[in-house]
Amino acid sequence: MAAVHHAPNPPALHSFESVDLLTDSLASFVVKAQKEAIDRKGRFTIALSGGSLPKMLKGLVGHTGVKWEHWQVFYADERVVPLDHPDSNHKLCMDELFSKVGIPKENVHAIDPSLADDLEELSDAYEKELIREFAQKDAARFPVFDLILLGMGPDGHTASLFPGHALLTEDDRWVAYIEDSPKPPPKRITLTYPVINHAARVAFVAAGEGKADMLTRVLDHPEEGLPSSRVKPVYPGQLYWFVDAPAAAKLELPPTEFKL
Ligand SMILES: O=C1O[C@H](COP(=O)(O)O)[C@@H](O)[C@H](O)[C@H]1O
Repeated sequence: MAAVHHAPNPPALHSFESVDLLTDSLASFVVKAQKEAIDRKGRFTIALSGGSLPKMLKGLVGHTGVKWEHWQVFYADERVVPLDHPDSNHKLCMDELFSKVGIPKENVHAIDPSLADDLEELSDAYEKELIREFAQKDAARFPVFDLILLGMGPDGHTASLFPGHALLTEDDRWVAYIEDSPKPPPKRITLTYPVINHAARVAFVAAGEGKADMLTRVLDHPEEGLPSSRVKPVYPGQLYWFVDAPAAAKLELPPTEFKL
């Protein structure tokens, strides 16, 4: 019998009047995803971005529903700089979140450039770390994260997937590297689309009027093919957007009420 292919679910757009409402709702959403995952399989796998995202996770600090010991944290992308460099996405997440909560150190899977001689070795090592977490690569063609949290850059990039870059068509590797990022620093490691699009949930977070023009291009005009528009989780995966009112100001797409 021929396999039935479902079209991806349409994105759920949640728009909030203030950044505080956004961060509180985002925290409740993450905790709900965490609870469902732990109830089902005893662990919660999440990938985080850098940039403006880590600050938006402040609602998780002190949240009584978070079971940090069950989290396995990976990075959606990393800038290839020392882990204590101000550009490091891991450092941002440590400063904004992990240094303030009781997560076991070994549950945060950093991409550490000091452990590899070159970018190929670094991305291979991170792919192997994912394989250890998500079982054999051949058994599961792609890992299924419980949740991936993404940001959207001013050029529509997400993770380290930039407009017009050859990595936009990578359909085999789980983890890839680039040496020519248009946004500094130039060397980066990133999860690929097949990994992002196999997650159970992917949520973008975008706040501020500086995101408004790009947000309408990404959500109202997906035919442009900008990197953030290419995030379309495979059915039954679900895509969410958490935005504030200034970011949503120019959108035509109607918002969906946020309900847990
Ligand atoms: O360089 C990066 O940029 C994106 C977007 O950052 P934002 O500050 O505009 O939210 C980020 O999601 C990614 O992790 C980072 O490496």
